[in-house]
Formats: sequence, C-alpha cells, structure tokens
Amino acid sequence: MASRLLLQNLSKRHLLRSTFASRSASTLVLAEHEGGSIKAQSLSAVVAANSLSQDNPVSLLLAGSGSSLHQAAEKAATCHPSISQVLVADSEKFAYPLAEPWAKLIQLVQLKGDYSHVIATSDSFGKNILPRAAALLDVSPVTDVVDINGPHQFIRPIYAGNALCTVQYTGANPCMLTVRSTSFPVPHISVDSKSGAASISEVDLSTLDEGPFTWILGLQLESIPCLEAIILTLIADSVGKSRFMKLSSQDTGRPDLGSAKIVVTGGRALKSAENFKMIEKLAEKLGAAVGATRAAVDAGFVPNELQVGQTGKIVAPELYMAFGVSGAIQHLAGMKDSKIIVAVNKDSDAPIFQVADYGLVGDLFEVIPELLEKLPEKK
Ligand SMILES: Cc1cc2nc3c(=O)[nH]c(=O)nc-3n(C[C@H](O)[C@H](O)[C@H](O)COP(=O)(O)OP(=O)(O)OC[C@H]3O[C@@H](n4cnc5c(N)ncnc54)[C@H](O)[C@@H]3O)c2cc1C
Repeated sequence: MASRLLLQNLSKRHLLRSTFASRSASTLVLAEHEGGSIKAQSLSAVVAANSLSQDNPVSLLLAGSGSSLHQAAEKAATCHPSISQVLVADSEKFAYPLAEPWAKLIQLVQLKGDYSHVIATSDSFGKNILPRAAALLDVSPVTDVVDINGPHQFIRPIYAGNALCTVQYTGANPCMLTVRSTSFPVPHISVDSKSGAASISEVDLSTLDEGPFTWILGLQLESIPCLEAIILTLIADSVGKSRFMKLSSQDTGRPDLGSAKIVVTGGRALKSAENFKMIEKLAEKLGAAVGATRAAVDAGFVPNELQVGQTGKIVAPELYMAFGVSGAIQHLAGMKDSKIIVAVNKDSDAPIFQVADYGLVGDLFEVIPELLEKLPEKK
C-alpha cells in the first residue's frame, strides 16, 4: 500500500515536470574550477550548450568555498558571450568534488531554475556527479555526447567507439548530457568585460539539506506508519555514502593530459616504471603530457590518472606519439581522434599502424634514446 502511494506521487511529480518540457531552451552548465579559474574542459560544455540552439541562455554553476571560487566566478562571467549568469554555491560541503552533495546541488538549482538542459563534461568530475543528479531528478542522462544535431538529438559512440549512434531524447526536462570536451573545441573569444559580463548570483543553499524526499513530508505520515519508515530508510541511504580522504595528484609541471597539444604514450613494452621514465623525459623535451595504456597502468609503471582509452581519458591532441602500444580497440577509443598519430612498434602488424599517420617499425629502446639525443633541450 505504502509503496503504491509512493509510486503514485512520483508519477504525479513526473507529469507535472513533463508539462514544463515545452518551454524554450535554457541550459545549466556544471563547471569545474581550479586556482581561481574555470577549467578549459568546462568551457567545452558551454560550447556544446551553444550548439543546442542559438537562443539559449547559459547559466554556469560553480561550487566550492573560499576566495578562489569567487575569483573563478569573476573570470567565468566574462569568458564566453553565451553565459548569461554565473551561479555560485559557496559552502564547505563543496570544498571537494564529492558526488552526493553536488548532485543535490544540481537538483536544487534545477528545481528553482527549471532548465531545459543540464550539461557537464565527460571527465571523472562530470561522470561522477551528473548521473546521480539525473537519478534525483528522475530522468535518464545521455552520456559521452560527441555531436549535437538539435535540442534533443545527440551523437554518441558505442561499442568502444567503433560505431556512432544517434540518440533522440524523449524524456522529461531537464535533458541531461555529459559531453566529450575533445569534440567541442573552444574557439578564442573575447568578451567585453564591462558590457558583456554575465551576472553573478549566490545560490540559496538554505534548503539543500532537506533532501530529496521533503516533497512527501506534507503527507499525513502518522496515518501511514509504514510509509514513514520507508522514507527514513531512503533518507539514511541517500547521504554520507562517500567521504573525502585525500587528493593525490602529481605536480609534474607538464600540461594536463586531457587538454595537452602533444601526448607521448607508453605501453606494456616499456617493461618497468624505471624504463617508463624515458617516456617522461621525451614528454618533457616536447612540452607534452604523458599517457599510458591500461596494461602499463595495471603493471604499476604509472598511476591510473595517465590511462588513455575507453576506461581512461579521452584525448585528441595535435600530435599523439605511441611507443610500444599495440592499438587495442579500447585504447584507440581514447586517442583515435588525435590530429596526427605517430606509432613506434617492433611488430609491423600491430593494429596501431592502422590508425597511425606515421609509423616506425623499430625497437623503442633504440628509438627513444635517439630521439632524446637529437631533440633540442626545452627552452
Ligand atoms: C573493458 C576493457 C576496457 C579497457 N580499457 C582500456 C583503456 O582505457 N585503455 C587501454 O589502453 N587499454 C584498455 N583495455 C586493455 C586493452 O584491451 C589492451 O589490453 C591494452 O591497451 C594493451 O596495452 P599495450 O598496448 O600496452 O600492451 P600489449 O597489447 O601487450 O602491446 C604491447 C605492444 O608493444 C610492442 N612491443 C613490445 N616490445 C617492444 C619494443 N621493444 N619496441 C617497440 N614495440 C614493442 C608489441 O609488439 C605490442 O604491440 C581495456 C580492456 C577491457 C577489456
């Protein structure tokens, strides 16, 4: 009886929201910031929002705490002409990107702003948060979007990137997307900081902790004791599932793998973490980011954050250099959109040569030292 009542209320709520679906487009972009600036990948989500429709005001949501958040908001207000407002959620709860409070924040902002679309980038930040927010809002997200045909029609890869499918979104608002930043490059745009600046407003967080089930609390709970028990269990289940422990990232001074112009990747053939340092030296000389195959990561040569591929990072640099990489489809899924691919492999039949623009059949233990010797020192 109690669960039937819950379902009836859920579908009523769904119907209510569906009636708003015909409103004109307005997009909420979930942005990430670091060191007082919005991350370049987040701007790709703004570019994607722009392709939904020309007349599409974009609200950028920034959360965190302290002065760097507000600095980032100031910069975000003038970074793209289609951003009409920057929403700032300032609370210790958002000091770290834990999915639960962020998902609740999106739910709160969506319920107030009634956006037609909510977009985040397909990186670990967006992929962690957006699907949870979608679950709270009772909609199904479309992930890994690589192209947009219209407000509700999207292209996304399937079968580890071996095919592209067209998805027609027919659900209720908001239509929630994660987009691949490599597919929505950010053109250089200058915005007049006086006339073109977006407004900045603080998100009212006073109701953030009320949880997703407050809408049912208006019911006469004492008349349905069993329902009260169900709600309490659901609330208990929905909070505190994760907690921040530590941030471990290597400050190498090298460019970020996701947005680097040159990526130098090593595979299992490097044989050890010690040998992998050759790849790092080469990357340093070229001003490149370091990437790795899953085999190299699993063997412990480098940390997981350097993995390129289907279950790693998706990259599309100007130049991708692969050393001792076989070219498994799961790896190609993460790098085959690179502009120029150079592969060095001692097996002339290695699949990597099928996508390479320049291939060298040779031993990486001879080729890399030669390259290191012949390339000029980085200035
Ligand atoms: C669900 C799933 C998800 C996956 N996700 C990813 C992913 O995100 N990223 C990823 O990379 N993989 C992923 N994989 C693993 C993938 O299938 C491959 O196993 C992996 O990419 C192989 O890595 P590798 O090319 O380094 O190693 P190998 O396949 O072992 O290839 C090593 C290559 O080095 C060459 N070689 C050997 N010695 C030398 C030398 N001295 N000089 C030059 N060349 C040499 C060999 O000829 C060979 O081609 C995934 C697999 C699954 C099942």
